[in-house]
Amino acid sequence: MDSVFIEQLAVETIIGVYDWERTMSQRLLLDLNMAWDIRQAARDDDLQHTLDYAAVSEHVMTFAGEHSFQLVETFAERLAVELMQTFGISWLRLKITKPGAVPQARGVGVEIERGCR
Ligand SMILES: Nc1nc2c(c(=O)[nH]1)N=C([C@H](O)[C@@H](O)CO)CN2
Repeated sequence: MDSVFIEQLAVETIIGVYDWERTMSQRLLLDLNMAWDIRQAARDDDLQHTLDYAAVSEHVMTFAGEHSFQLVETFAERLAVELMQTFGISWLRLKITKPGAVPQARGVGVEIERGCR
């Protein structure tokens, strides 16, 4: 299976369950792996036939700025649905890291897989 990926995309969003987290934005890091057959794009050397990682990145940053969830689980689930519907992605793996949430850890968060390969 071919895929298009985005690593460590930094987004700013209001996220968290505690009162202080509802008043400020925090940084999340996203790793995305999205199934996409790249053969036609490679054959034609044409962006039209592939999944534009720049367009997906823009969409994710806009999504983060427009939503304010409590849980990273909700962020992940809602974003996965949004990306699959908007870009016609059949399968994706999405990891959301919230750096600094647990000071003793480099990162904490969730990783989900949705759809069929
Ligand atoms: N599984 C989760 N655990 C926790 C979350 C979360 O979103 N998912 N969130 C918090 C707090 O918001 C925390 O990040 C503040 O430091 C705690 N646990």
